[in-house]
Amino acid sequence: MKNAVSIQLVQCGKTFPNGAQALQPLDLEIQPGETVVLLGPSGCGKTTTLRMIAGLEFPDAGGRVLFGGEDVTALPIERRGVGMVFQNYALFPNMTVGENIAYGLKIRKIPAAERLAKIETLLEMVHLQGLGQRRIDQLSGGQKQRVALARALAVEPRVLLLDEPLTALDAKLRETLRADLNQLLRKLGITAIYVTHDQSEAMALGDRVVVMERGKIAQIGSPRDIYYRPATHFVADFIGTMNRVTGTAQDGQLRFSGGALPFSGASAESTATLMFRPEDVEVVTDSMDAADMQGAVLSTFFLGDRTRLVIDVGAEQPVIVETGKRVSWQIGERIALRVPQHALLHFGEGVPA
Ligand SMILES: Nc1ncnc2c1ncn2[C@@H]1O[C@H](COP(=O)(O)OP(=O)(O)OP(=O)(O)O)[C@@H](O)[C@H]1O
Repeated sequence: MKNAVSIQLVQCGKTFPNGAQALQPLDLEIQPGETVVLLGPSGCGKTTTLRMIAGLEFPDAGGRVLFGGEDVTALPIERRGVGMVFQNYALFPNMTVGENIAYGLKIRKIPAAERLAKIETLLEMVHLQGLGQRRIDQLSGGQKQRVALARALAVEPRVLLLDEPLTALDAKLRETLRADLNQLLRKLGITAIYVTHDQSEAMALGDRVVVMERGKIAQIGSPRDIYYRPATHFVADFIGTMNRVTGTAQDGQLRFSGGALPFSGASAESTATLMFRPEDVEVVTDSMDAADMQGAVLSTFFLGDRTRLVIDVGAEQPVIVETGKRVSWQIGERIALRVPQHALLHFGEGVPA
């Protein structure tokens, strides 16, 4: 995209007039053409961050917002060159699809013929060919969101901002639209910021994911970084499923009643916790010597492509295992497990469980 810009937030905090501090001063740098997803639980400050980039909120004194190196901190939304898509569509119900898409062009006094040509191109881009004359109330939720996207792109914004655009749609539609959106963002190469609390959406769409926790950035990284190398307990727990085993750390091992895992965190004897992903646990079927722990099957869930097992290994909480093995296990059956050392995560002592 010819006009893709970088975005920089420098020490951007946000305190609302009622005294609520939604954001602690944060720094964030987004590359031209990059899709960055802001991910986190409700109230962590995602929308406030997006609205600051949009020019719908302004940072506390000292904070700065830069587009392509240009300071836009004091500019209102209409002078920033941003396109926005919201969860609730925010379309004009009394206008047709085409009129909605061309709204911003009309305001900019683009001639009618040019507008019509542009509407056609955009309808095609969002897979709504032939629906230009439809009324908004005659569209499905997914189609409405496609119109909202076309309208946001019509004015060729420098930045595309999306606030939970798929949340109101049902699961199937969400997946189709997510795939289309992904393709479109790559094709356009526009700088995009996408807010969601859905981690699979964040993983699928983001070049990088910014995980937020209570008004702060907990971690910034590629989806793989965030998943495989979470920086904190919070990130590890928020993304995907994580096992935790607490035991006594001693002589390079973490011991608990069902077994022991390799542990390099502490030299003196202490209580510690290791975390690992269900899909990283291997079911040991040959030599028991190769197992790190043993336990009894509490429950099994056949998921088609894999089976989820819940195993009591004598730790505080059961271990969840996901395996592609075509074996069925009985409740109560003994099972031996191994976790490769590279899959074990440890976040230091004294972290609350
Ligand atoms: N206008 C406002 N006045 C006062 N407090 C606000 C205002 N807007 C947001 N907040 C508070 O700021 C914090 C962050 O809100 P924000 O909407 O950015 O979170 P979020 O991560 O987008 O959450 P959600 O997913 O629920 O939208 C919340 O505690 C919220 O209550």
